[in-house]
Amino acid sequence: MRKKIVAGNWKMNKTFEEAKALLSEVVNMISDEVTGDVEVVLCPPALYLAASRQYITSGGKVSLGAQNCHEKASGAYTGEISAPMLQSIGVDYVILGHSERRQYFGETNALLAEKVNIVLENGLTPIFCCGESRDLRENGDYIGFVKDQVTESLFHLSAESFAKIVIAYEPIWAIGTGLTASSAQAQDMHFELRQHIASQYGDAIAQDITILYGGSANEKNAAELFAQPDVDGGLIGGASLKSREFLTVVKARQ
Ligand SMILES: O=C(CO)COP(=O)(O)O
Repeated sequence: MRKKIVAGNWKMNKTFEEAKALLSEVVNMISDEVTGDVEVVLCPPALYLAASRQYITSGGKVSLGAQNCHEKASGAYTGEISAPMLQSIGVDYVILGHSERRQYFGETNALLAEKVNIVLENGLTPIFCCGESRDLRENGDYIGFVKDQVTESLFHLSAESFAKIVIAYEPIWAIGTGLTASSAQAQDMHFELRQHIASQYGDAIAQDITILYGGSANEKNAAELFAQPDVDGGLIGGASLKSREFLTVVKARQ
């Protein structure tokens, strides 16, 4: 059985006071109103992760995620945060390879392979992001491009390690633009990704991998996206910054 996950990527938003208010609202609403088997992953800015842990009871429906980490375990990397550090404060998931990190911080598939390794070595779960630009979607082999992202960053893993990964398909043209992929476009890519994974790791693992959709998913379109057979949940940006809207998205998946 695939895990259903709705993750909120807060990106670089919220002051500490605002973050604490949003955390406590979301955690309370989820414990009061969500009855299904969806796991919610909250990914606040790194600076707030340690304090955020106190709002989240272990073993509950809500887990904690970081938005990035460094590829090395420790050392002279001023300003950076490592996977062992995240592990030591009780983080569960780490988003890796978000298109904003690829675009603005030059993260490559090869670098992301290293980040995936260190995250797994420290017992954390990578949420590995992939997705194509608008130009590729309109003029190129966008399916091949996304498959290559997965191949180059993940296919060096053993089957046992690969089975721990969560994948998030986030078409860049849909992120923060209000332009959501249609449910058919999301389903098509998720299906292709599952086939691609099956070709490397076999059907059983491909069927078990959780694949999230991200890109302007919100309270209006979530139910239709999540109704697709290969869409296991969402990685939510803007709509995760308001508690009621985020809860509606979570409930669409429960
Ligand atoms: O990038 C995203 C989540 O990681 C999606 O962002 P939006 O939901 O704001 O489009």
